Amino acid sequence: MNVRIINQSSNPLPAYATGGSSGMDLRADLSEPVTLQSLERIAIPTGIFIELPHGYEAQVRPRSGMALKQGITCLNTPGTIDADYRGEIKVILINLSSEEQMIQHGDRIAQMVIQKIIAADWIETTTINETARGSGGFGHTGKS
Ligand SMILES: O=c1ccn([C@H]2C[C@H](O)[C@@H](COP(=O)(O)OP(=O)(O)OP(=O)(O)O)O2)c(=O)[nH]1
Ligand SMILES: [Mg+2]
Repeated sequence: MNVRIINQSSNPLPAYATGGSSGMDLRADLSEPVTLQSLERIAIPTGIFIELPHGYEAQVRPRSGMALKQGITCLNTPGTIDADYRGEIKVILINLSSEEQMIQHGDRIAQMVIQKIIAADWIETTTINETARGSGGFGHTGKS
């Protein structure tokens, strides 16, 4: 699927690292490095603007390497990029480690997955069908 993109950063376009990759890594577009204190959160610009076709979304997800090595993750994971959003894609990071962490220009800070969206049309009613689970949830299964 072709997707129009503007890249205002000096970074390369997001790209699939391998033929089977689900996501394309997003890189930080920074004029100077950013230091994240423990538990600090920040929106990091990417310099990327996209024009998704109607019926699609982009999800901004954390990278497992960053999570494991630096304790940094996306706070609002998965971040939702709406098909009609025309602003800059930003990545909301939080430092969950106990030490400060540095983000530099060009660092791969998240990955973006494009997905199809199914829009629901509500049929408002007063009853919905019964199931074996019913209203059980939140650890309900396996209890006697
Ligand atoms: O990680 C993210 C999440 C969102 N966005 C942009 C694209 C998205 O289309 C828009 C709105 O995101 P969302 O719906 O999650 O935020 P909201 O708090 O509901 O804001 P709004 O009222 O603008 O929808 O912000 C990002 O750039 N990065
Ligand atoms: Mg919203």
